[in-house]
Amino acid sequence: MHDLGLIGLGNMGRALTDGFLANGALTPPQLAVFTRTEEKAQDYAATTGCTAVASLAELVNSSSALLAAVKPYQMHEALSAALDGVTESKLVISVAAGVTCDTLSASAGANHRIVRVMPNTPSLIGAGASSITAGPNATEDDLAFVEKLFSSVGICVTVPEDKIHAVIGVSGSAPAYVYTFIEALADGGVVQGLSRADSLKLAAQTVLGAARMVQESGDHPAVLRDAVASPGGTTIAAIHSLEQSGLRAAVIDAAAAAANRSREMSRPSN
Ligand SMILES: NC(=O)C1=CN([C@@H]2O[C@H](COP(=O)(O)OP(=O)(O)OC[C@H]3O[C@@H](n4cnc5c(N)ncnc54)[C@H](OP(=O)(O)O)[C@@H]3O)[C@@H](O)[C@H]2O)C=CC1
Ligand SMILES: O=C(O)[C@@H]1CCC=N1
Repeated sequence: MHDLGLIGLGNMGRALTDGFLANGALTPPQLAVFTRTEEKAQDYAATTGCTAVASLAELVNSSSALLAAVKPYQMHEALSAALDGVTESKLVISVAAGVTCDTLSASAGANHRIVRVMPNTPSLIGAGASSITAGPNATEDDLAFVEKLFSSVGICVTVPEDKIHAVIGVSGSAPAYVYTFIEALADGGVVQGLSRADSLKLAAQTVLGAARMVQESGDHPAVLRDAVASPGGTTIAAIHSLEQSGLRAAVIDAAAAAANRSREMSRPSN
């Protein structure tokens, strides 16, 4: 019996299972994978040493817990097909945005145990940020298992279900905003005459370094910012420009846009 059966070997599913294997939360024999395109699962199994299975039924029969990482609109079809007629209670972990615990339970069947996780793709390199939410029938052991998996690929917080929208705004979707910021910062260096390669290297390392300063110093970001901004110097000129362009409001609005889209996706008609 495998400890985890992955449904959906896409961007998020693969980032997670790669991370679980690389960080030792699972060994290859503990993991089985099933995805719509069979060759993808076979290639993944050949690379990692895990087991590729050819059907959802085989995955369910050979796994004590399932990690469902298909698109939100594919979730009902995948879970109902996987668990139709399965009487033994299975742990079902979903990472889908906008698919509620009640909807997951209705698709999977009321006897199964539901946990929702909102991860992000840096899990692939052990630098993920995830939230965990207990759904119907989830036990303390289930939550401990999920916490063990996801804390192996980054940090975890536990939130009630109505806070998952906010988590999507702040971390689930947010790597994409940060990539956009890094790209723009590198563009700024290119405008000022740096090579693209040097500028991207400096921009990415600066974002990484600043994030680590926030985490490791425990100081408020404003305190760290003041330590960079000399009176009458270059940094305060740049901060003035960012504030005039509305960077702070733009970022708050971006998190709200993601959270609101998640709320919209969670409504029954979507
Ligand atoms: N991408 C991200 O940053 C994040 C995504 N999420 C959530 O993760 C989920 C997956 O997103 P993402 O990885 O980006 O999407 P992808 O489209 O990259 O991956 C979805 C995968 O599911 C497979 N699939 C679809 N239907 C089925 C089925 N019935 N049975 C088995 N496999 C199936 C696809 O098949 P095939 O193998 O043929 O391509 C594909 O590999 C979403 O619900 C999303 O909300 C959550 C947080 C962050
Ligand atoms: O864009 C999306 O809908 C998914 C959910 C969070 C990140 N990616």
